[in-house]
Amino acid sequence: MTSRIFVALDTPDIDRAKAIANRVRHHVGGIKLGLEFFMANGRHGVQEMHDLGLPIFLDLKLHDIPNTVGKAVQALRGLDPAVLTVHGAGGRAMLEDAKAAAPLGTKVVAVTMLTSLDENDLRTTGIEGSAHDQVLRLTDLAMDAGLDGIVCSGDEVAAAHKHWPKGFFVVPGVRPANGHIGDQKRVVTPRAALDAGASILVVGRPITGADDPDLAAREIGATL
Ligand SMILES: O=C(O)c1cc(=O)[nH]c(=O)n1[C@@H]1O[C@H](COP(=O)(O)O)[C@@H](O)[C@H]1O
Repeated sequence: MTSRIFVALDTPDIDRAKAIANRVRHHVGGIKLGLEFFMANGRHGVQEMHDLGLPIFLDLKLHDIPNTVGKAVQALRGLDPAVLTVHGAGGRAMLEDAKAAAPLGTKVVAVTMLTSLDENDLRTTGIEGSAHDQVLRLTDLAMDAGLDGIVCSGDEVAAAHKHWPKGFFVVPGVRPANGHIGDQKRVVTPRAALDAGASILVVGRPITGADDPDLAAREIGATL
């Protein structure tokens, strides 16, 4: 069975991104390219990574007015990533326009509440209430807007999945037991995230920061 791990290649250095992708390619289901990579290498960089033959998750977390996001998604045409992120907080019209502009084969998923935030952070942005409520609110919005799924932490994925049984659930911020947590706040183990209903897992530094990324990917894969 194909691995459900997408490795986050968070680096501006395309040679390093390719080297890690080639080392871990038999132990991951795809690669995630985010802002750091895209700012440095643009669509040509994404195309070069595409040529490695692994599914691509393009994590741009788009968040702007509907017209701008729709046009930005249109401008990505030709890259046809397997997964593309937008921010759920951009609102229903923005989500609808993003989905309408995306290629049919691209899963457009809404980031609900970043895994680097906790409820105190939420309050400082003017949102009272629990992480659970915020994630479910944005899950409903994404579902109503016709998206394919959401991004949330492993803490909320079971409830979100129950709400939206046919949704596609991306869980980042996962850490092997005793793994270094860094800037993440809502963290679970890869196994717990899958048990709770994650469709795919995003794993960055536990693999890319390891002395032996291939071994790290294999070890995480063995826990799933
Ligand atoms: O959309 C994402 O992938 C994402 C959403 C989120 O809420 N939290 C989150 O960490 N991510 C991404 O997932 C990856 C996590 O990386 P590590 O913390 O190094 O495993 C990074 O590339 C983040 O940009």
